[in-house]
Amino acid sequence: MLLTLFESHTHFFLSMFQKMILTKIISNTLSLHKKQLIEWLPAVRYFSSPTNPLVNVDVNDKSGIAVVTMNRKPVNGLSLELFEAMSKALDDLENNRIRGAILTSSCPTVFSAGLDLNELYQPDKKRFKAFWTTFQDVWLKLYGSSFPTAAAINGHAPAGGCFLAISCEYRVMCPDYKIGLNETRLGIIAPIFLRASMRNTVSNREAEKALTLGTLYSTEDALKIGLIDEIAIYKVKAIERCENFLAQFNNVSSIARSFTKRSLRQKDLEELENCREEDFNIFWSNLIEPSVQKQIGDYMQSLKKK
Ligand SMILES: CCCCCCCC/C=C\CC(=O)SCCNC(=O)CCNC(=O)[C@H](O)C(C)(C)COP(=O)(O)OP(=O)(O)OC[C@H]1O[C@@H](n2cnc3c(N)ncnc32)[C@H](O)[C@@H]1OP(=O)(O)O
Repeated sequence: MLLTLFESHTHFFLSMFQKMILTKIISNTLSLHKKQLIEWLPAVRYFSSPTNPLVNVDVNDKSGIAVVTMNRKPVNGLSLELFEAMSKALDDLENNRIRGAILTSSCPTVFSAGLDLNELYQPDKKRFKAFWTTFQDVWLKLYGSSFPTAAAINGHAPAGGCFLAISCEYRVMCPDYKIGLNETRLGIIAPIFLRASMRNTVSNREAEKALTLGTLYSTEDALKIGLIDEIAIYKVKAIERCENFLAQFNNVSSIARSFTKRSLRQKDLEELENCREEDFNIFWSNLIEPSVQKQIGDYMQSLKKK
């Protein structure tokens, strides 16, 4: 009741004074920090993001929904620069209080091929640290966003590509592609945050099977285990279905929704926040093992020979 009343007023005008009083009342009621609460205030303005060649953000002024398109040809390999652009785009979306975001790709048959293998092969420690830290940032911002998120998976989504999709709240995928967390097949151990997103999407049993076997699922099989929510015949339809999902929140209090999402994901977010350095150290020491480097090098060659 309090929240509904609060939101209906904020759609017209919210003065700083009102904000202060309401923040006080609601933060006391919900035991929230003021900063957290202000982050959850409903959308009052929309923006158009400055163009970044790697990530395009297109906000629909009417619906307040942003379409975030990864644009790193040929396969949206997740490099340091792409993660930096995504991290910046997520900050912009958060600061401008959009009503929802849809993540998709400009590559015609690939959503994302996962981490750019060039970042993992013969890595420079300083760059890899920046890469890994920005990867963690992107997950924390996407998985923990105050706005609702959906992925329009318009192509293959192996490994890190699947990880981005499962960090969103809803997934619509086009037919005849593959999706999954195939890290173990590359000799890589899935990090904490990747496991958390998977367990939050499919049952614990399916998450264990999927992660240990490193299975890549067809679109149809992904639907069967709940890894995706819907199939759409092509990208435009996938975006439409995501918009429909996000539109359902128009009738839900955005503060109550954000708070509920945050409380459901809080434990996973804190798990990473509390051990970021350790998470990096574990992956770095694993990554530079000669056997792991050889496996990654051979795998890159096999992709080139295709
Ligand atoms: C030990 C600690 C390590 C820490 C890591 C743990 C973190 C765990 C999280 C994620 C891990 C990862 O994401 S690792 C990346 C895994 N990715 C894959 O296994 C996918 C590999 N790619 C493919 O299967 C296919 O490319 C595709 C199905 C996505 C698309 O197929 P398509 O036929 O359309 O395209 P090509 O295969 O011809 O590729 C075109 C071009 O791109 C190069 N390529 C492909 N994938 C990557 C990649 N991930 N990184 C860099 N480059 C990639 C491919 O070699 C081709 O290059 P050329 O044009 O030069 O031949």
